[in-house]
Amino acid sequence: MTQSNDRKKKKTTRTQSEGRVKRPLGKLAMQDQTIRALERCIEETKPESGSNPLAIPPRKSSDKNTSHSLTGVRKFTHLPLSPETQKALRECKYKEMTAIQRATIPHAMSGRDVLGAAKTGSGKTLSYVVPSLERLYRMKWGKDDGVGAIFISPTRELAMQIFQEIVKVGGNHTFSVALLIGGKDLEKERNAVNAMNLLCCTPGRLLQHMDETPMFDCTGLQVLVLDEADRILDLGFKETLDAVLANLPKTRQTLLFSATQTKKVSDLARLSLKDPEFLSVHAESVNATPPKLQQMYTTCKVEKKIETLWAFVKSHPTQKILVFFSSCKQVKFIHEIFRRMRPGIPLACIHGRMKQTRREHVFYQFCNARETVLFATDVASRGLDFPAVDWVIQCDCPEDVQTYIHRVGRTARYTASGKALILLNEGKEATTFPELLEQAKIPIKSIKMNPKSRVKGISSSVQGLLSKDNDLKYLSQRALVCYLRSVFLQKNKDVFDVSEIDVEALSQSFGLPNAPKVKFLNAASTKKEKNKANDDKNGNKEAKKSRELSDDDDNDDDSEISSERSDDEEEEEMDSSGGEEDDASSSSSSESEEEDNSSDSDSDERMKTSAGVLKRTGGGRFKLKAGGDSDDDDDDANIEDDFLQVRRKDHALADDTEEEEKELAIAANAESEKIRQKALKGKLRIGKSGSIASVAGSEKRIVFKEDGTASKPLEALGEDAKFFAKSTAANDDALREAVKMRMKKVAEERKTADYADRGREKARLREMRAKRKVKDVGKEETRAFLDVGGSSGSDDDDNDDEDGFGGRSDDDEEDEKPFDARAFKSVKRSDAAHAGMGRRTNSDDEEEENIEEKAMRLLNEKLG
Ligand SMILES: Nc1ncnc2c1ncn2[C@@H]1O[C@H](COP(=O)(O)OP(=O)(O)OP(=O)(O)O)[C@@H](O)[C@H]1O
Repeated sequence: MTQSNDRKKKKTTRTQSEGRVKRPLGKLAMQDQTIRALERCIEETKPESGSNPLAIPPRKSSDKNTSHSLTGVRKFTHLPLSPETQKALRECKYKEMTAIQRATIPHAMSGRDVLGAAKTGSGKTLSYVVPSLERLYRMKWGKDDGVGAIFISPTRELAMQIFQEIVKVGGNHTFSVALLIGGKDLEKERNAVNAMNLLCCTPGRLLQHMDETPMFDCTGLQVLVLDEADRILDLGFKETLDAVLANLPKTRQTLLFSATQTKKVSDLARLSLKDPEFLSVHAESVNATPPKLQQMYTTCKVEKKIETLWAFVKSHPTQKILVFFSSCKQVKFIHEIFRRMRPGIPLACIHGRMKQTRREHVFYQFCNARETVLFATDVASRGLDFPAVDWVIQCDCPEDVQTYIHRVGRTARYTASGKALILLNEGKEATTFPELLEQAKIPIKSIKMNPKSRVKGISSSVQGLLSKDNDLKYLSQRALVCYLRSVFLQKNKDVFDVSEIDVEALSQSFGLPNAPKVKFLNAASTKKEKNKANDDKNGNKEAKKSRELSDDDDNDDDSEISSERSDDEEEEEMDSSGGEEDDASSSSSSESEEEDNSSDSDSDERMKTSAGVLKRTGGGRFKLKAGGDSDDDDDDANIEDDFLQVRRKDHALADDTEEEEKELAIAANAESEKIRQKALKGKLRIGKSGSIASVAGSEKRIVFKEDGTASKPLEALGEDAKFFAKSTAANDDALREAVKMRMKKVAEERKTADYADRGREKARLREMRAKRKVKDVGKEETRAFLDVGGSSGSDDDDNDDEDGFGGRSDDDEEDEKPFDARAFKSVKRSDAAHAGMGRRTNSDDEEEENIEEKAMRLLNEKLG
């Protein structure tokens, strides 16, 4: 009280001494004054249009305290920014600006359109967040003014990250900000979206609101930001983005950022840019990738990749590793088998077919993790700022150099260092891709895997896992076909050649006793052989040359489809029942890897090619069809999901409940802790007593039974043990021969079992198809009945019903309608059980398989 009286006194004195009574400025008047000062400063110090602010020498230190400036300053505090933004930047400990920030913020704050390009992890996010917030601040944007800025990103996770950055840097302002991404509650968003000032969104979800949310209005938009602009502007998002742009005012500021920026005039025309400033701060740089990024490649046979990855993961138990694959199915499969083989480090996976809640959970978990392996598709390749990633491993060669740059950019961010390793297939990939990287100024060196660090082949363990679990086996088949398809569809035929792949050997490495018949491979090789035969016959080199050219054209058409989409059609191509037509096995989906909103438009988008559209035909198959529209294909995702969930009672697959996740995380953490302890204490072995003893004790190995009691190493083999034990004593050659015979026998048995499984699967699918037909007929009759009553049926309905899943098309919807989903699943479960597809219950079989596995392991160990 006393203090405030004193203050009042002082104020009065001051105003009296000035000779007139002046009331203290109100909050709004103060804001007006600040805004006027900022505008004056911006106007006076803005850079010349077309100039690069980085080229302007730093201001003299004597100038710094007198006024703010847009150019020649290196610190945020010297920029003409609102007190709210300044405070937040201080709180976030952002002091010095990065090169891209110094280059683009001055132009962006002058109200110009900007195309910013800089290496990954160089701070592009702040380069657009700060100017956008400041523009709205200076315009005194308020609640009733509606949407003032829109930030579009190609993936949900990136939108989440931008949202968080806006909340951090704009937290002291009074703006409202919303995150609009697929998988969230649409109704909630609808109620709130009209009152929002800033929107962080994926293109599909934004368009969905534009189309469906009453009164949603963006006509007052001031700033449009496209992060990863080249990706958003490419074919996959074309129609969605064009539709979004049609709803936005042309008089706006547009900011485009990416590490691999587009310069295409056509793109710029689509965005109606006005004299854009193109600022590529690292264009002159010696390298296109971050300076502290160490890049390596190694070559190996394609069938050795899984075991190479396994060896890598096993030998890096204390690292944070991000592993990229080209398709969701591969991610699921590798995650699942590695998880079951317990490498001693927590494992996680992320891909576009996961439910949003789980995706978010995995994303945040990996952000906070210390040592973990995250298996991912390219959904995690762009923009994501996972802290402290030690390694980025690319198990599949990316489709182009740009994708490579974004993937490796998940490590060595800002000032951190990191390592990246790419596994290239022996053949064209290994010879051509490193050349492409070099041409793109990417410093990469070849390394050989340390032979000592190589663990023994794991394919027998994988086979063992698959033989016990049909779900896993089908997942393996799908993963394999997805991989083959992704190679087949790649545009650059100098790098990717599916005919180089030894499918039989690859299948073995995927744990499959038999290689699945892949139709597109058969067609491709028949065509190749035919051409070769003709060429040999005619000896006409010219004809050969021209055909090669036209082949390339064909390929171009196909390969416009991103490799991620290989998941979508993989089962169309796979004939698990020995080459016969089987539409129920075609559980494909056009889910967009990067953005799969409940709106189907994006999914459809991803199926499009420059020359045509992958069109679902009456039989449920996709065909390349010029100029058509693609139907809703997502329904099939449900087939797959249900298919995988059928036997969840017995065991868990990747998309499981959170409790299971927690259990697994605890188990994996415990395991990794054990390994760490082991690494710390030196080499330890399990002693006779079951306790851990040092190597010096030279104890023999013991084997634990299922119930945890210890047994002698060969005891588990039963009768065979005697033979093996004797052989051991007698001579190693006999033992080796015995192992070979045994392995052959096991392989034969697995093959036979596999054929039987296929037969059962075929029967199940046939039954499903029959049921679907009955349902279709029922629906037709109903529709006919309704038609009579005046309701109009459409051809589209037919297509929807083709799957028999009532048009439900998205995991997200499943989230929203849990009861429908559950009811549906129980039907599937009983179907499968009826068709004899349940987990093999023959305990003898299982016992035998366990013994086989143990035998293999023990004998392999013995023989080294
Ligand atoms: N001026 C700065 N001072 C300190 N840290 C910064 C600054 N600018 C950005 N960062 C930090 O650098 C990291 C990378 O920033 P950001 O994600 O914006 O990079 P990017 O260029 O957008 O990368 P990408 O091309 O992968 O999208 C973030 O963790 C961010 O907090």
